[in-house]
Amino acid sequence: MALHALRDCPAPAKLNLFLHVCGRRPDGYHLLQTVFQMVDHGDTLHFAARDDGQIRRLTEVAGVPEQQDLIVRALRLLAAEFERRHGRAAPGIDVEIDKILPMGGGLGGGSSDAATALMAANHLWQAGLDREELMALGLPLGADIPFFIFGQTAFAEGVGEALVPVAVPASWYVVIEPGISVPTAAIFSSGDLTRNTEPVTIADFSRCLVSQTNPGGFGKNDLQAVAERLFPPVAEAVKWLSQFGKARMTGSGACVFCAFSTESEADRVLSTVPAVWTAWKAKSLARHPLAEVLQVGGVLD
Ligand SMILES: C[C@@](CO)(OP(=O)(O)O)[C@H](O)COP(=O)(O)OP(=O)(O)OC[C@H]1O[C@@H](n2ccc(N)nc2=O)[C@H](O)[C@@H]1O
Ligand SMILES: Nc1ncnc2c1ncn2[C@@H]1O[C@H](COP(=O)(O)OP(=O)(O)O)[C@@H](O)[C@H]1O
Repeated sequence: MALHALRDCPAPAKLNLFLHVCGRRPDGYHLLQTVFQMVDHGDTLHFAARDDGQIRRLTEVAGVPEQQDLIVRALRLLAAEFERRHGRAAPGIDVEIDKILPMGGGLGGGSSDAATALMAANHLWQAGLDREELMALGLPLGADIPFFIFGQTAFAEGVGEALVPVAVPASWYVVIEPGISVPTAAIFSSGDLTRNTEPVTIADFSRCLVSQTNPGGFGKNDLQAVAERLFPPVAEAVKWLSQFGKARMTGSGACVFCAFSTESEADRVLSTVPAVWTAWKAKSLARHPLAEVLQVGGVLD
């Protein structure tokens, strides 16, 4: 029998272990190389099917009107695809969200919420899209959405949509939220941004992991210098966390992270973070945790 509701669906944060800007597409979008790593810290979504075709977000999210929420926009795209395939309107859905990821944090919160919503609704509605089809549906809304649907640690190219699985040792991360929101567009449009980092290979990345224990130690984040200049709290967080290892910004910022090989090391550093910042620790996730909730392993394959 078809499920009516799915509660406690995780929408994990991502870290960009490195992020290189290697060029630009004719439409102005930047060509990237990055490794996406999910961690066990994120938002939680709850879904209940409706029978009137409406897509509703029941939770208020400060600064994000319901109709602009990436969750709602993604579900509208899925509903249209459902109608095209099945010749009838999609059933509709209620969504609640426990939001803990900061916006404009470089943790991919909005994209992760949208990806979880697409996977959950595809399941609840029995829409029948496979993983690649869901990834393609989400891409126009956010370049990080395909990664979350891909669902495993990945080396990414293009704008982040060309994904290959990559093995990264399990690690603990300390993440600092500098308390500001960085608009991605402001970083990519900066005249100071370098856009010509030489392309690397997965082998370059993997070789580096063998020679050092820190998965955040390879390459650099090309967006970081610009973000540090425009948003000084980012620079302060990087400087402070750098006492303990190779600290780096994730995505277009603002959050900053450092990898540790044991939980106790991460705990020790976390306990000394100045109270002005929100900080947390998280463990790497090799697979998207929603697979367990859907109890499938195979629903999207
Ligand atoms: C930088 C990354 C790295 O994972 O993540 P975040 O830090 O935002 O989470 C992503 O590439 C974020 O991609 P996406 O989520 O699509 O970015 P958006 O906020 O929609 O982009 C805002 C604007 O930034 C510019 N932009 C974005 C991505 C890209 N590869 N090149 C660009 O030039 C475009 O002008 C775009 O209109
Ligand atoms: N469900 C959502 N959660 C977070 N942000 C959302 C959501 N829907 C739309 N947004 C918009 O997307 C912007 C980027 O948010 P987010 O993805 O959390 O940050 P980042 O891209 O830095 O990782 C927010 O400032 C907000 O305006």
